[in-house]
Amino acid sequence: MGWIEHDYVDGVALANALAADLAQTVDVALATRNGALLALAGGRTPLPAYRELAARWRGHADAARIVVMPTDDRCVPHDHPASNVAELRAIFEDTDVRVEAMTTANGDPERSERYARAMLAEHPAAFDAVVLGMGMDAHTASLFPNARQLAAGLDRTLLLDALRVDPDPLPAEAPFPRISLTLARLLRARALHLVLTGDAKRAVLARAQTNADAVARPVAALLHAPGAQVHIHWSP
Ligand SMILES: O=C1O[C@H](COP(=O)(O)O)[C@@H](O)[C@H](O)[C@H]1O
Repeated sequence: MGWIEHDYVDGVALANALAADLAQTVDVALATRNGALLALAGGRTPLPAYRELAARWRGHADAARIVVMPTDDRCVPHDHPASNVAELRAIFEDTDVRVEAMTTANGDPERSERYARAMLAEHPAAFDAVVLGMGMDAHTASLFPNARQLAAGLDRTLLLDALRVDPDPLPAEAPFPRISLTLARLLRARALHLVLTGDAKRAVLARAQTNADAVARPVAALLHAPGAQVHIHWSP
């Protein structure tokens, strides 16, 4: 099976466990390599874990060797409330962690796509860890079902690290074009975590676990990728 399930009694337990796991991953990376590279999902679900990490790394001299970036972002200016990189920068602002953006400061989609690819070329190493979320439509990162760019985002032969995605329809809560890491880049990771809460998302995930159709449910592409092992963290 391409996944290991971790169930928690509540969101606090989930955040504690995920933060501890990521902290250990980073400690190993700092001890054995030049630095640590993490891709972190936007959305609400994983934020408490990120806050725990930020508290751990505040005042930590080695934090300057940690690079964090969003798995995907909305093409909005960086001072917009829907900006994933703005959220990450706010969380890590009192640390020396470097937070890279997937978008330009004004959020222009075309420029952001070029910017993300250039930024990723500066960070060619495998991610030490990738944390992903999932929407009710089974999108993960910003690989949305129905998006005209989905096939390219899932095509591991294209050697693309990131691309613009136009969700169709645009989700009501964040109606913007996106920049997303591709499946190929997401899978180039030492550890993959998928974080979700609630019974409704669990039911969506269960369908992706039993049916590998990634066009209908993009998260299935991760779960069924040959050789991949996804840590699924769930709480009610
Ligand atoms: O739009 C997005 O949504 C998903 C899920 O977010 P959540 O608030 O339901 O946890 C997220 O993983 C993705 O990074 C984000 O851009």
